[in-house]
Amino acid sequence: MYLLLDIGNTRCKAALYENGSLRLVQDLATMDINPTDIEAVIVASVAADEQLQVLKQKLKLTDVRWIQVQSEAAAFGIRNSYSEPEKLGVDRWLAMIAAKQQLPNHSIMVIDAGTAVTIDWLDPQGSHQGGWIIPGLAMQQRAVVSNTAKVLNANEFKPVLAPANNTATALQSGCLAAVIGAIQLAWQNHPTQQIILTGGDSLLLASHLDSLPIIIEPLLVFHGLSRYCRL
Ligand SMILES: Nc1ncnc2c1ncn2[C@@H]1O[C@H](COP(=O)(O)OP(=O)(O)O)[C@@H](O)[C@H]1O
Ligand SMILES: CC(C)(COP(=O)(O)O)[C@@H](O)C(=O)NCCC(=O)O
Ligand SMILES: [K+]
Repeated sequence: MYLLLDIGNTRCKAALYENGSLRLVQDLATMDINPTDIEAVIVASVAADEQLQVLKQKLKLTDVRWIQVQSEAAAFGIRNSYSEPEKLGVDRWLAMIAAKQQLPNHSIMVIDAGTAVTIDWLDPQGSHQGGWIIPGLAMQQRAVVSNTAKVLNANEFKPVLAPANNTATALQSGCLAAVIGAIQLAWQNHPTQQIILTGGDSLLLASHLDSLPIIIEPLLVFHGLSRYCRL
């Protein structure tokens, strides 16, 4: 079996890939797997490089083969639009590979709502048309709180999309509106046949975007990573 790791800027997610099927690992720290059963660890990381070394030691998987996937100019039917292809976040690259496999011959907006929210456009031939990087929901709120004296947040996240009459709700609501508004504008200006949404905030965002043709796929990046097994 293969251990797949998706290391984002907020969290490290893990899944096991065996005989063509994916299983999410709930807690990597308490994962009960014999290292000799792991053929290789396939990693997608957009975090700092040092984090990978720390993780290798922590998981006691230093004797296992580690393969770090990088964004490429073209692979698995996707053509990267970046003039420096490796500069495209590998999570974005893998999400597009998986989206194309799930919806061949479709134009797709691929949205990853994590630390940052990324929107990438794919044409039906698998050519990346480019994308956007937007500060994510949690990051936006932290940015306002840390750059102002009197805007404080609340522990509970209870945004409203109506005008708010207290600081924390005004902040949460404004940031939610900013992300939803960006996705709606993306759709209005460059519509596609489908939208595939993944990332930690995908359920919350989808609940405010029911007029759009959204498929939620929590394992999208892992499906992309699984294509790199056995290579
Ligand atoms: N249990 C959780 N821990 C951290 N963030 C969470 C959790 N559940 C939802 N979130 C939301 O998901 C976002 C992180 O999503 P994720 O896809 O894991 O990000 P990344 O891949 O950038 O690490 C956070 O901005 C937060 O708003
Ligand atoms: C845009 C991102 C920060 C998103 O990362 P995440 O929110 O998943 O932690 C990541 O894909 C990244 O670091 N990209 C490199 C720059 C680029 O894609 O152009
Ligand atoms: K991510």
